[in-house]
Amino acid sequence: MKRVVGMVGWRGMVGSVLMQRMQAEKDFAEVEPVFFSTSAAGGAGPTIDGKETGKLQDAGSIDALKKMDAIITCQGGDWTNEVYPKLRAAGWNGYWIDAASSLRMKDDAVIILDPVNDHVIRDAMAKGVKNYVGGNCTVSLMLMGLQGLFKAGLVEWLTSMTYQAASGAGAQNMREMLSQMAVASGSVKEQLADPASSILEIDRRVSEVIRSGDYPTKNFGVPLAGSLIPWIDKDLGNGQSKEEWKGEAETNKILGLTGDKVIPVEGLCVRISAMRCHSQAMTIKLTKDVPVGEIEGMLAAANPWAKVVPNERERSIRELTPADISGTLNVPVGRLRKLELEPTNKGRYLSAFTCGDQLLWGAAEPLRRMLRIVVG
Ligand SMILES: NC(=O)C1=CN([C@@H]2O[C@H](COP(=O)(O)OP(=O)(O)OC[C@H]3O[C@@H](n4cnc5c(N)ncnc54)[C@H](OP(=O)(O)O)[C@@H]3O)[C@@H](O)[C@H]2O)C=CC1
Ligand SMILES: N[C@@H](CC(=O)OP(=O)(O)O)C(=O)O
Repeated sequence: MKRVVGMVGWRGMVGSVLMQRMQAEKDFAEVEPVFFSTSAAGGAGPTIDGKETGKLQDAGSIDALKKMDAIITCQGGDWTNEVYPKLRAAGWNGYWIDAASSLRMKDDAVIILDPVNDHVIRDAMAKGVKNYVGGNCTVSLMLMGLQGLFKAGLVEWLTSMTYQAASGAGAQNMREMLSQMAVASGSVKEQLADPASSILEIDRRVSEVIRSGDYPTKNFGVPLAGSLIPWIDKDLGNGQSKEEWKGEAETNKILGLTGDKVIPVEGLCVRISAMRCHSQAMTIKLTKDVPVGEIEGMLAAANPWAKVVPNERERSIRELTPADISGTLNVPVGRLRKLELEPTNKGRYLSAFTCGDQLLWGAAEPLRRMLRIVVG
């Protein structure tokens, strides 16, 4: 008999990407989906492959949720915090597959990224673990790109300096970033149409509008388009942002590394005005000197989505960018070069740059793959 799967948060941004991927991969044929809503219970559910899915159930109803064999949620952390404890307290023992970070670091939850940690997931399933949570997008994309190095035990430590897209902050923020771009370019429309106009005058006007009250900043709080935001998520009070803290905590949890096996991961997380692809520049201290050619081979062989881009100008500017990668599952990794830092550790410092769609591997894709593991 097919498993009954509750879909929650399916019409949001992450949920819509999940729905697209599940339909593309025919996942719905393997389960009996039941669609929930926090705002429109009783309304019509989506049509899947030409078939109606019936009325939307109430995502606040523990009785309705309790009937599910598994629940996939992209509804967000507030909903998870509200509903999950009540559901377990009511005796529900189904699989909980979640995009939100709320339960990620709990002892009874596994962070899912099966191309990288299938062994951790399978071990947990065998032990009866029922909670499976998608990882932070930046961490998941870093691991998809660099899996070959981790697998070979070559990472002593790494730093990741990120360039994170607007989508990581939500759909309203993506809209706001585009509105900011429109306001900035609109402020110099006439000057742009005139090739003889002064670039310094254009710059002065744009800077003025970016700093003015006319710039739409309700969601980000500050300008993003034409600027950047060097802080993502909460301030932990020790100089580190929560997004930066997740780097080491989640990487090691995904890889199942604890105690003296923990790999240090540090860095700075920055929001830039890309739409939905996060990029990161990494410095990696290798456990030993391995030639770049061998490293390229390991990275390319690690999983079908990591694509090595030769460290050449033309290939890098075309193939290692949000413009090229957006909407695809590919995770290009390039700018691979040994850094001349410490002569005593020659050959052990490697630079790398990677880019990936944060709504796919960074959010929706690990969830649907986990459902496939659950349904067998
Ligand atoms: N954004 C990201 O990059 C990532 C997000 N996540 C997690 O996923 C959660 C959801 O994120 P995200 O998808 O960006 O959130 P959204 O705001 O796009 O969607 C969340 C919910 O808002 C409700 N909603 C209200 N108005 C609308 C509307 N006009 N269109 C669509 N939905 C609407 C829907 O619930 P309903 O149908 O019940 O009304 C929907 O499920 C986050 O809170 C986070 O925990 C995880 C990884 C990455
Ligand atoms: N914090 C990420 C998006 C996100 O949702 O992360 P998390 O799943 O760890 O809360 C970003 O802003 O780009």
